[in-house]
Amino acid sequence: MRHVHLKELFQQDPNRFQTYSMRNEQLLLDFSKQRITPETQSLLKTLADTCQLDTWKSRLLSGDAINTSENRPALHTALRQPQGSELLLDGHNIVDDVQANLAHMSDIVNRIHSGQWRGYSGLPIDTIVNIGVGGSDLGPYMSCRALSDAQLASGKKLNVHFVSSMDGSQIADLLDTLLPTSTLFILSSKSFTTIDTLSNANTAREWLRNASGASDDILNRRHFIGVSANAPKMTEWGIPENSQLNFWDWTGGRYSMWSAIGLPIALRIGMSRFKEMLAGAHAMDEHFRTAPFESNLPTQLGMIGVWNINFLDIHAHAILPYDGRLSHLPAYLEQLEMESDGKSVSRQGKEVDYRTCPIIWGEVGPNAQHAFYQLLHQGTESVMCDFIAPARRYHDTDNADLQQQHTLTLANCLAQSRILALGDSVLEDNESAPVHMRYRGNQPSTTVLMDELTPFSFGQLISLYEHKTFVQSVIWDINPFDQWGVELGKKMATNLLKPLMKETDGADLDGSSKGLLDTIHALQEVNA
Ligand SMILES: O=P(O)(O)OC[C@H]1O[C@](O)(CO)[C@@H](O)[C@@H]1O
Repeated sequence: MRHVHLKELFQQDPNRFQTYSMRNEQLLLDFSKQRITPETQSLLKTLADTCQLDTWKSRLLSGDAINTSENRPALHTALRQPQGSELLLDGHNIVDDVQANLAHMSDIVNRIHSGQWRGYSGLPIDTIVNIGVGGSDLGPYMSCRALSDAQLASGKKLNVHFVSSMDGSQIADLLDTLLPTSTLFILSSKSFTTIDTLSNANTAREWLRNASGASDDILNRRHFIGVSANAPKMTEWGIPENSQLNFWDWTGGRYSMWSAIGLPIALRIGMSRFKEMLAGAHAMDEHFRTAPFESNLPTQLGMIGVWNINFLDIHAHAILPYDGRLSHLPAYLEQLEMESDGKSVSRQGKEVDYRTCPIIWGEVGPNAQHAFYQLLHQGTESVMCDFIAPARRYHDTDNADLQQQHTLTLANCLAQSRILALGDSVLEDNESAPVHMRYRGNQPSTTVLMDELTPFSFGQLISLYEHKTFVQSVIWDINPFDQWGVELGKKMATNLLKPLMKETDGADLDGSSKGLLDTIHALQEVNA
């Protein structure tokens, strides 16, 4: 198959779309531009069976402690199970805990939306700043943008901002534009020990102190909500118990936007819309659990990815949403997939001798066309692409200009996946063109077509990628739910604080780090 061109596959079978596209609820996935045949499908099924995909799937969904390095289950699916259902963990139905947590979240959302939650001066809150990083930032950040069209029942929109980077530039710029009287900060951190988040939180509280002259007690009560799996640490920071929203250690950070970490989403679009998003994710969970291999969307997405990576030697993956509201999806999927499956040690503790997670990156498709598509079309790298687009947009408005813009966007989406697959064979006299103007094609892609972008279809979409990531981890025999590769960097940064602050001389550092340290000190002295 490495030498078979997609144009030949389409010549042999013009009905590939009928064979390789599949649908669940509001999503359709078209795999016909992947370099697969019925034989590939059957070989992939054998591979999945050999790796016991079905057993792993059941273990995931039933709450087995499959995150073995941290000895716990990964139960993000429980966060979207409907009220009245059951998932027993050590004999206890955790769906009840999830529902109680949603009720607490709902109460907070109502108090803020109704203007009952007031700042230190008595003014209602109209601005939210979520302070968090990684999984405590990317999910809510992406979702608030993706679902920005959803209006609150009141017709009002809360301003919701996100601060993540530790260097202070985001928060400093943002605070300059905000009113302390009506701003509420959500401190989101599963561990509540992440230095990036805590340093931004301290900056926020100092800003409030300086502006208000109010006591810390009043500020903590009226201007901060904590969301974490570590209640004692929230209390230690000063967050009162009834302003704390908890979640559980069985919710991985990058799988946590369905938990109270999703509070900014609920504040932005309302609790009922938030629940529609959960329902969409749950529908995909059920599809993943029950649909057969051949028509199981996350399984196919994962297995065809494995086919590209391990059998066709394609190690780059571009995420290309054709809708500006999905602009943060690539960054979200970078963490979801690369922090989950960017591993090289098997579940048995052995170095693997095959490739695992590819390099994933992306951008809003039409913008990327004016940036890195040159490489996709004519570079030396093989790249697999996911095109993601809603079929309908602006159809419920009478704005013909915007409707036309949407049509134009879809035309570009279809044009690009067509050329990437078939190259310039789509033209009549392609072979007479000079070589620098040729398009060789054969870059495989999947198109994810959403009926329209709603909380439900968006929930489905994100759950689709979560399960895809899991499927691949099973085939690669790795644990997708830990992230030990990020720990050493945190320790090393703490160690480097001392020489940077001149408390030690850094003589034990390597030559490069010592050279940079000395240069920084010299430059800082000049500035002083
Ligand atoms: O929510 P926390 O505990 O602040 O962690 C934030 C992020 O940091 C990481 O642990 C990586 O350092 C991610 O896995 C996580 O999403």
